[in-house]
Amino acid sequence: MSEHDTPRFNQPLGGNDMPRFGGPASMMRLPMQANAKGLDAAFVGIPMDIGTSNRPGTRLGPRQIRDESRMLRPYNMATRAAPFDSLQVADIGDVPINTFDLKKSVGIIENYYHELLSHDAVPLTLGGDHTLTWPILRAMARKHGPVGLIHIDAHADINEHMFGEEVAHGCPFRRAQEEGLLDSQRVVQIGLRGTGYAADDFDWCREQGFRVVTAEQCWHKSLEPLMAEVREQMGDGPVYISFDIDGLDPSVAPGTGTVEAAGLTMPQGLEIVRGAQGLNVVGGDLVEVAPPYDASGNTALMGATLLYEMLCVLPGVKRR
Ligand SMILES: N=C(N)NCCS(=O)(=O)O
Ligand SMILES: [Mn+2]
Ligand SMILES: [Mn+2]
Repeated sequence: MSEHDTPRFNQPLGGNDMPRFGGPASMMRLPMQANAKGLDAAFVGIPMDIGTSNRPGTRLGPRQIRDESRMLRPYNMATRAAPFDSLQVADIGDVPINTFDLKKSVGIIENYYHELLSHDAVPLTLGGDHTLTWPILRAMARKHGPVGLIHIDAHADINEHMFGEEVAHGCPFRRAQEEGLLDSQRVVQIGLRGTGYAADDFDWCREQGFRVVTAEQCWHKSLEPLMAEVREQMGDGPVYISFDIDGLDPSVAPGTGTVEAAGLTMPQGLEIVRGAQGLNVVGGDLVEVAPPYDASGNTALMGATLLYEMLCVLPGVKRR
């Protein structure tokens, strides 16, 4: 009997054991449990779009990412990562935000992740609009101290205010930096582009010590050399990955609320996440999938794929 016949860890329900279009609608059709007890990694949904500034819909993101994730098989054929031979992983459901109150939702999310992290599980979050990263980073910093950040996005999300409000999906990294949640010499933002509120929007990031890599700097290139530099920059310290699906080009990921032309390719998205292998990754999120504009489901499938790739680079994942 091979070790594959006697799994020690939770396994996704296989596509030859139950048709892919049946079975549980959990992330990768993994077992679900009520909290992160006993887990090495936990998929969590945050069904929220009340922080969005343009077209809404990300409240439906977690469900659609879970649904499209049924296409994912356990073994990574490119990197040979075998996450389900290595870690105990489950889907722990959704954070019960207050959909009528964004500010209260921020507190609900922070408390939820504080409890989650008490189990020493690594959270991989299915968003949800980008507001959610701020309270997650609050919980992360409580546990780990200021974290390094690999942020993929069309937008810097460092707005001081939106409509006079401090809480919005365009503000999470401004708030995180103000609160000392980030190790600002270990922050890289990749894929920024488009039009700004002011000509110097991205300079605020640079003034903080963040490394800004615009989409134009990525066009037509492999991002493997960039990621070698990022690994050097991140060192051994804790690293959080926040992937806004609108960092990808809208031809690949049209199902999102604040679309910007000429973004990253999906191979570049994979190079970025795979390039985090070997780092002390303490959590990640995939945000801004808005199913109403995702007629084929491909945006959600790309999101599910990137979350799977984050799982594959967590510390302790074996390669076969
Ligand atoms: N999609 C995200 N996260 N941000 C958009 C920021 S803004 O364009 O509304 O300023
Ligand atoms: Mn964005
Ligand atoms: Mn964003």
